Amino acid sequence: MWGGGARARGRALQRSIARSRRRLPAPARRQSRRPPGLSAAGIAAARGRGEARALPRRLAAAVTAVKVPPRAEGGSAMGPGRLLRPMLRCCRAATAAAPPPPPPPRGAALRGPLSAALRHWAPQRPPGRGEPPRAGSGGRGAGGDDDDDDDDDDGEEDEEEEDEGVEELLGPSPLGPLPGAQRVAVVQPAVRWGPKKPQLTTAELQIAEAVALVNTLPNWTVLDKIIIPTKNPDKKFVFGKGNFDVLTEKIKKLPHVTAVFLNVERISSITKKELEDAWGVKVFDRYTVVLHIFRCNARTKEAKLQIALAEIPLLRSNLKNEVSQLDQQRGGSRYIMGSGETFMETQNRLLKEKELKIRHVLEKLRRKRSLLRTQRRKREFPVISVMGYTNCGKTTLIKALTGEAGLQPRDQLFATLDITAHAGYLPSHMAVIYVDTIGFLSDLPHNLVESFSATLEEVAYSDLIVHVRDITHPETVLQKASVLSVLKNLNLPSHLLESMVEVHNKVDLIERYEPTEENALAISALHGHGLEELKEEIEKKILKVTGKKILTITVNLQGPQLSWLYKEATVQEVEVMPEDGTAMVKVIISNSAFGKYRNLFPSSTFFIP
Ligand SMILES: Nc1nc2c(ncn2[C@@H]2O[C@H](COP(=O)(O)OP(=O)(O)OP(=O)(O)O)[C@@H](O)[C@H]2O)c(=O)[nH]1
Ligand SMILES: [Mg+2]
Repeated sequence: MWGGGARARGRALQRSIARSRRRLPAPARRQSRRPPGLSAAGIAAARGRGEARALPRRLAAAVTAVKVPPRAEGGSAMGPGRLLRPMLRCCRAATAAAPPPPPPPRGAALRGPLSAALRHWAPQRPPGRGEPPRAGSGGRGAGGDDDDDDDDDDGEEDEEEEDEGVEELLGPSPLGPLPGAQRVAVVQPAVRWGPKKPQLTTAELQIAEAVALVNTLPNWTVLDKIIIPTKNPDKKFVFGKGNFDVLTEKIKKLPHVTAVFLNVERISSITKKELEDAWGVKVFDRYTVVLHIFRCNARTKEAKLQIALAEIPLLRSNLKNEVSQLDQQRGGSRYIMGSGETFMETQNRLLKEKELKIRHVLEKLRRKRSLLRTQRRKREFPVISVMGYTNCGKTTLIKALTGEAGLQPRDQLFATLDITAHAGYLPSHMAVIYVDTIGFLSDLPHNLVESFSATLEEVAYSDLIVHVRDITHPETVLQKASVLSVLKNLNLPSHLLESMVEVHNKVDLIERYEPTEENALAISALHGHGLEELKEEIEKKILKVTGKKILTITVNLQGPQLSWLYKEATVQEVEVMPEDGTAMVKVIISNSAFGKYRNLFPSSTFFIP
């Protein structure tokens, strides 16, 4: 509150501030002392909800691509989750199987730079779905970026056309139609000695993960778990003759088993066929099981296309098998009449064409992202990628950091298969974008990871990586090594790897947990422990990597300094000193802008709060 005697002068100063702001172009004016784009009631509601502050319109624009949680609280006042038209569009993919979420209030859709900045993460509409009425279409936000919306409309038409082709590219799973139920025996090769012995895990832990993978699949159940020793699991039949016979006998004694999951990275199609003949049931390796999970969980066009690409090698193997069978029956390598091609050649050509088409569509999506990324860069919202082993708590953490009530963490491997973006605030009220990513898994074949590289590429453009670890997991050290090795292979800029924040999650399950790693932060995303420290650490790093600082500058309200700051920096707070006609202005400012400011206004004082 202002001092009594200075009330009239204070009003004059307020008018002076208003004049400074009016002189500015519209985007600069939006950076007001309260989160712009919000009504006073909105702010009150946001404060009431703690983290779930209402988003400034610019931030809202960047979050447009946020995947809306299936049951977003349409009626809640705050949070990016409920608001976004494009977001609601992608939400439909996620909610296809569930009852539709309540529509957001008219006019609630976020617009402007934040929604635009987030748009390139928007999971695309899955092919074949109709276009439901647009939520929030009646509510063009004041000062909204209408141009962006027009672009979006054009994009939608393009997408519409593309979708038809994409449906064709996806095709049926090379694993065959999803069996209604599979009763699985999980077989784990155990290397107990020699150079192939795993250092950071045991066969028991490996088989536990394999069981978790099977349990992720609907209608698949584990009937039996078998650990069989081997010296070298890379051998053709994985096991030596004696152990192979023992295993075959065991499997044959399990009449209810319909499939064997042999927990090795990959087996060749010939080996698979021979194993299936020997055991009389279907045989899956890690690659096929993970692909199967991906197929079941993928929601967006891009995720589905990436899976279709990863399936091509499987289709090739299947083809080889088919041809060798045909050769035995009626000659699969004979020429097809009039075509000049054998059956094998025709099928291979079709596969090659399919692969090229998928790569072409993925490349188009990649270019679109790149364009949107450039737009986002201009808007300067720092981006934080949240990465880690599958099921470590990435989505839970983002939910806790952003207050997005509708995000749905699940105790399931590969629950998240689409990169999505979510807006949040750091302690200085700096708006940032958190990116939720696909979890990692050890021993995944390189080309499966490669298929997702277009999506993972996004991480390379973030300002900071937060590496989440499930510190309660018995293989947590191995998981860390797997994540770091994949990150290394992604050829990320070295500063991203060096500045990475390591977070030890789920500490609520361990009494008095203390991280042994230097600089690691202990948190419980589920219970909200340690999140303030984490946000402070993120802010410190973000300021460092983006070359920005938070300063409080004293400005003369009669001069142009305040206008200048509104234009060139992010003004966070303005505290007017009516007695002397000045204001304390808290800003986030880049080093170069601050240098300019000091040259222009050398007498201005400042301090770091
Ligand atoms: N006890 C406890 N459980 C947690 C914590 N954080 C996450 N979880 C649980 O861990 C499970 C996985 O959480 P998610 O947030 O879905 O994990 P994720 O890393 O996003 O998983 P994917 O998307 O499948 O890779 C859920 O059951 C969460 O409730 C925590 O701090 N403490
Ligand atoms: Mg997740």
